[in-house]
Amino acid sequence: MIVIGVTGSIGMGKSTTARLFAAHGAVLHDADAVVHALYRGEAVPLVAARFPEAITEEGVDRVKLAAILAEDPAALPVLEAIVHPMVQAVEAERMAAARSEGRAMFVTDVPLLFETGAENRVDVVVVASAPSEIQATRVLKRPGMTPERFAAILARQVPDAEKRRRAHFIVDTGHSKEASALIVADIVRALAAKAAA
Ligand SMILES: CC(C)(COP(=O)(O)OP(=O)(O)OC[C@H]1O[C@@H](n2cnc3c(N)ncnc32)[C@H](O)[C@@H]1O)[C@@H](O)C(=O)NCCC(=O)NCCS
Ligand SMILES: Nc1ncnc2c1ncn2[C@@H]1O[C@H](COP(=O)(O)OP(=O)(O)OP(=O)(O)O)[C@@H](O)[C@H]1O
Repeated sequence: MIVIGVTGSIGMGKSTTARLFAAHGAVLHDADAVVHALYRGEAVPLVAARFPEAITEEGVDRVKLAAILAEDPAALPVLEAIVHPMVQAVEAERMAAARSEGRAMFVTDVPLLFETGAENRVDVVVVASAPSEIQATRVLKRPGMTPERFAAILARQVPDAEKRRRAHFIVDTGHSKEASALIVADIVRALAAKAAA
């Protein structure tokens, strides 16, 4: 089984790109979706122990948590130390299950692939990327996003140019989904040919 890590900076189209691989039969692991689920379940007691103000009846409230982190950036590594090992454990379980089912491709969509060392757990790194103006237009359309928040998020992420340098493959998402789908189809073909060789 080939393990493909898809990453990219905020708004660069990594979820869209990862879904394009899933359309070719890859098992899809979405780290961000796992965080959403953990915040309604398993992670609640651990987050509550450090950030009690971020908890509501539904679990961890992301808006409240984001407000705490905006006030106190030193809290982010504390949160990451709780969340990242849990996300990695889920990824490892799913990867083992996919292997035992004899699946050919596993795609893990990890926003912080380079930042968290996930690069070492994958066979191939795919970076979703688009021109920065397109990225900014996409991100600033989101409810609650401000230029300041966008800049703060970018400052915490490995820059796009470095991501592109460290990628095995780049998927340009700056045109259309159809154009990106053709690039993904080429990557899948190249990986299949390499696996068969
Ligand atoms: C701070 C939180 C509550 C904000 O939630 P919210 O729904 O408002 O934003 P969202 O999660 O969509 O993130 C917005 C952007 O910030 C980026 N981002 C999220 N966490 C981090 C981080 N730890 N470091 C750098 N960038 C991050 C995301 O990749 C995304 O591009 C949430 O991002 C969080 O709990 N982060 C810590 C867990 C984590 O590291 N998740 C990343 C994937 S494993
Ligand atoms: N290949 C593409 N062509 C055109 N638009 C795209 C493409 N990929 C993504 N988009 C658009 O860009 C936006 C962000 O895409 P997506 O959610 O996949 O990005 P992301 O990198 O996973 O985002 P984030 O890290 O911020 O959660 C969406 O509005 C999506 O429709």
